[in-house]
Amino acid sequence: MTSLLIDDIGELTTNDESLGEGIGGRLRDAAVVIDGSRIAWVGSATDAPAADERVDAGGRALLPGWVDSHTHMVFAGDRTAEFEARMAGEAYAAGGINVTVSATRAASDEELDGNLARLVAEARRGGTTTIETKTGYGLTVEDEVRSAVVAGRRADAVTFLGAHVVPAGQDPDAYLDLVTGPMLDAVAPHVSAVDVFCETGAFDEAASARVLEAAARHGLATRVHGNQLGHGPGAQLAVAHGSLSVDHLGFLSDGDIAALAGSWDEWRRGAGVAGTVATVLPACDLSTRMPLAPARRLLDAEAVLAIASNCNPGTSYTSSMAFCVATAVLQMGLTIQEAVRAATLGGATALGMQDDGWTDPRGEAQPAVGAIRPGARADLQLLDAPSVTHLAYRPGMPLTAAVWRAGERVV
Ligand SMILES: N=CN[C@@H](CCC(=O)O)C(=O)O
Ligand SMILES: [Zn+2]
Repeated sequence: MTSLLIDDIGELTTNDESLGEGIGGRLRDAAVVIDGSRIAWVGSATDAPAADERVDAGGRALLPGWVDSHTHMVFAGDRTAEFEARMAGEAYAAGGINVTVSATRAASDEELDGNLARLVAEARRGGTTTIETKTGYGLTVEDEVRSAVVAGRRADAVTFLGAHVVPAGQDPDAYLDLVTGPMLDAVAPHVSAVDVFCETGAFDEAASARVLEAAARHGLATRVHGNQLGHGPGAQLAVAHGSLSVDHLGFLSDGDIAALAGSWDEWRRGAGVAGTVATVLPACDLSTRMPLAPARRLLDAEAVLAIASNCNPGTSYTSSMAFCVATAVLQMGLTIQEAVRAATLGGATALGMQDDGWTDPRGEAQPAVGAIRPGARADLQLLDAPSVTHLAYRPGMPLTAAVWRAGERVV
């Protein structure tokens, strides 16, 4: 195994308060040693051990690679016309999903894989090293299985979203029986979690609960798309079912926020499992002209926050986590350190990958992602800037200078 020393790091964000200061566990004038696919050493540049190879960071900022915990990258087709209509004043509605469903069903596996490869490459160039992606544009047993298989070749985590919408022309009860029965049976071996779009125009509370219960019977983790288009039961349903995350959250009551924050009470006392991560999707809020999720209120209530891109052709056709972070700072009231943490360690927590030893779908123990500390997967991004502050101070600028994933230089 080859070791690599990255030194002369002007600002290192570790996300580990035992290694550095403040929310990001920041160190100045730091160095990192990678051994194979993992971080081997973190500390002051003056104390750094020797390694086989060396990269001089030139005083720039190094931080964990982005952990994008919510995308829908397995699809075909394009929804430019729908976007144009929205920018001319039309409201977003869940029904647009069926346009992508038709295009996805008509595409070959090779086309789906080629599109996914292009999107993953874009995300890597923007500093993303961990990607979750969902099925949900197939909505037949065959098309959901092939979506999951295509996703599993390139994504770090695959989620089954058969409960995205009821496909055009199908009976809602019969479709729910299919999703929670034969479709889930067929897709389960290829995914680590199940998601449901709990929203007017998609699945109501009772139907969503059935999806989450079916997932639990298969031993799969759950997520919920909730509170996107209006107030609704999604956030509290996710908490009640012990979901890993509930995502969107543009419309939250005080009770919803208290439930999300309260889901972490036992975990904070050192007992019980992790709670439900509140995942906000700033690019989607902007692209649908919906209210920005109340990320500030969530953090003030001590909820655990993630920021994700929600890259998909309908509501958020970007994988730029830097754009999401800048928006969270400039428009949602987060500090830069809070936003960077939510887009790295927060995403890792939403995927259950924040601690060493999480098990992948093959049952193999894996190193943590979302932090730069000894033992973690060596997922790093070097910015062409002296500080992460530049992500919001210079919004829209391509600041990603280099990216390592599992110790391998990928950008
Ligand atoms: N809200 C549900 N699903 C996607 C949108 C998918 C689409 O419109 O194609 C989302 O997360 O925004
Ligand atoms: Zn989504």
